[in-house]
Amino acid sequence: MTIEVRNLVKKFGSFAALDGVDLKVDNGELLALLGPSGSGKTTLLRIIAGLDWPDSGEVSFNGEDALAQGARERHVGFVFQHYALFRHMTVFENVAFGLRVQPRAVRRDEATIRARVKDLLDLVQLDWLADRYPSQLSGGQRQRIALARALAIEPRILLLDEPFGALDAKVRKELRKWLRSLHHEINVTSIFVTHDQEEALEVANRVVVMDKGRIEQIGSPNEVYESPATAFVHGFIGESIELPVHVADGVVRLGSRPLGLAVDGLASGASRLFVRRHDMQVGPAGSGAFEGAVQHVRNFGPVQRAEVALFGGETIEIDAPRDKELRAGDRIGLEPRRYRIFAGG
Ligand SMILES: Nc1ncnc2c1ncn2[C@@H]1O[C@H](COP(=O)(O)OP(=O)(O)OP(=O)(O)O)[C@@H](O)[C@H]1O
Repeated sequence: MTIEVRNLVKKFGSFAALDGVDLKVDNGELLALLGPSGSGKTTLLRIIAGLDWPDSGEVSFNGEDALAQGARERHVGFVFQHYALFRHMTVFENVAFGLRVQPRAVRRDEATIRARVKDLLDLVQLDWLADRYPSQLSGGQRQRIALARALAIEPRILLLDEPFGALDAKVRKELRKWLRSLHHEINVTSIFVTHDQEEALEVANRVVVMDKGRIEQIGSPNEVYESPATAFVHGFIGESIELPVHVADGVVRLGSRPLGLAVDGLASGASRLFVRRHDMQVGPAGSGAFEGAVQHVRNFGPVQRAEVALFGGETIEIDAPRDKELRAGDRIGLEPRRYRIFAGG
């Protein structure tokens, strides 16, 4: 099933939660909607599901107008952050629910329902929990059951809204891997909402980065990480240093200091320079585009994270390899291995 969204606008009062969104989702894709709180992710998902309606714009499934259909007719499976499983029903009955309430004409017989539920519980690898009640499950198990339940009706599209949002970091990581392999197995067109960049980049085959009701960039995880299209995407994805610079006649300055960085075709004026923390190469004082004094150093994992007060007033954090140990008070030079400059202050 393909999904196409065209020029979608949704307003709450005078506030545009979606401000002209265009999006195409290919059949069988696992797409992540990534953006800060309030960027419109949930609103977009709810409109695709048929739980909410836009003020203008189009949504089609396989070329057919989805907005003409109610939520039920769209055959969409939905998993929320807090999915309310029925507390008084066993896991088995929760998963069976959608099948039991189907209209009589299409409802399957009891043996077929039981076989299907068993298959779904196998699929989410929780068949051994069939007789338990939701209160006897962990959060991660509950979300897997919620997914089995959403899949029971054989949805044409699967929509997941922060499905792992309420779980702790370790369980989230496990479930990410699990979701990716599950999707590989069932291959149903899926969109999941997250504000966690690591989750989006690890799970999805394409990532849609949203801000303020608009799409900033759509691309593979590698594309949005390596070639951010806008200052917002650079600042949001990966850990970036952002510095206010000024471009005049092809010369980039931080305060009055010329940085010796090349700019191609960038208009003169206030601009923003972005460098990933690990792309700042440390050298002796007097070398490199920047100079500064180390303020604090924290060591964790393969890197040392150093706070550096640049001469010129800005303080930045860099991630340096641990082969040359940095100490508070060191004067160092810094040269960005890679950087991007975006026009505008
Ligand atoms: N029913 C509503 N009435 C008024 N404003 C709303 C309503 N629903 C959403 N909004 C506003 O629309 C904007 C987008 O909300 P939405 O829930 O889509 O964001 P989100 O990106 O999913 O955020 P989060 O990650 O916090 O869930 C927000 O500013 C929100 O306050």
